[in-house]
Amino acid sequence: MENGKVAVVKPQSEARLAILELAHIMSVPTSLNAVLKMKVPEAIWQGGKNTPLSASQILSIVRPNGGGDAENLQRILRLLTTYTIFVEDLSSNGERKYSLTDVGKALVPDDHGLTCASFFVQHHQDPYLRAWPLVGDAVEDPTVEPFEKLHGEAAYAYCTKGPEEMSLFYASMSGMSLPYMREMLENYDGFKGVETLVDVGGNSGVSLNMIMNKYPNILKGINFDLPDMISSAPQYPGITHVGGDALESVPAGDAIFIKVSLSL
Ligand SMILES: C[S@@+](CC[C@H](N)C(=O)[O-])C[C@H]1O[C@@H](n2cnc3c(N)ncnc32)[C@H](O)[C@@H]1O
Repeated sequence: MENGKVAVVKPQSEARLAILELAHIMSVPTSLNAVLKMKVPEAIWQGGKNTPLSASQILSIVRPNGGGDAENLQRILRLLTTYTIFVEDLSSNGERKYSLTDVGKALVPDDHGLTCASFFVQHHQDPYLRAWPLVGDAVEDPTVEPFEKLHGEAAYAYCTKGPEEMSLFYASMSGMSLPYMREMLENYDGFKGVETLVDVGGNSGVSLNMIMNKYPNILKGINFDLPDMISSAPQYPGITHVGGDALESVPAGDAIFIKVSLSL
């Protein structure tokens, strides 16, 4: 004990195990990305039920024309079971079947078509993954973000590169944000009396639209985001999309709303 602090020393074997896990940790998000791209959670959730399925049953759903290696898929599912995405049932004949945990269910589109899967897939597109090995460069030179250093453009610019990237980013934001927005609107009533509301970094405008649907006193919504980001934004009643850079200035309103998710 030194200066009132207790030093907790892990047994060395535990420490080595922790390092082993860290050395292979990349296998977890990359495996999850693979099953999301194959739409495995949807296959298990078919018909609105969490039906335990074997790897070969899953393959027959996600690849109706055949093909694919069930044994390797099972390896991936077992790995993700240890990270609470799937639950494994082992039957007496040795067959392993997989269903979804609550985390796994959050990766299936809900009744509104919203899913957290898009957020995960969007963050694991190749250009982002390839920027991570440069994370240490940000210590050497903090003036250029690793993504920009590698690709010559900012990460947000990549999101708006083409229609596919754009719609994946919109889906990523709404899939993650709208469930939080619903809860926020159930518990927060600070929009009463507001007539003009500005959402800074509002993305597609979907959150602002949700607020305005609940508060008809908001007559004018301004969805403010980077010009390319709003270029394909859908039209919502009462909402004007305004392009600009929040680091320079933001439009005026009775209230300003800003919501972001934290990341590195
Ligand atoms: C993490 S997203 C959050 C989107 C939305 N507020 C939500 O919670 O779903 C951040 C948003 O801020 C926008 N943004 C980033 N830098 C900005 C800037 N300098 N000026 C305006 N918008 C910006 C991005 O284009 C993106 O739509």
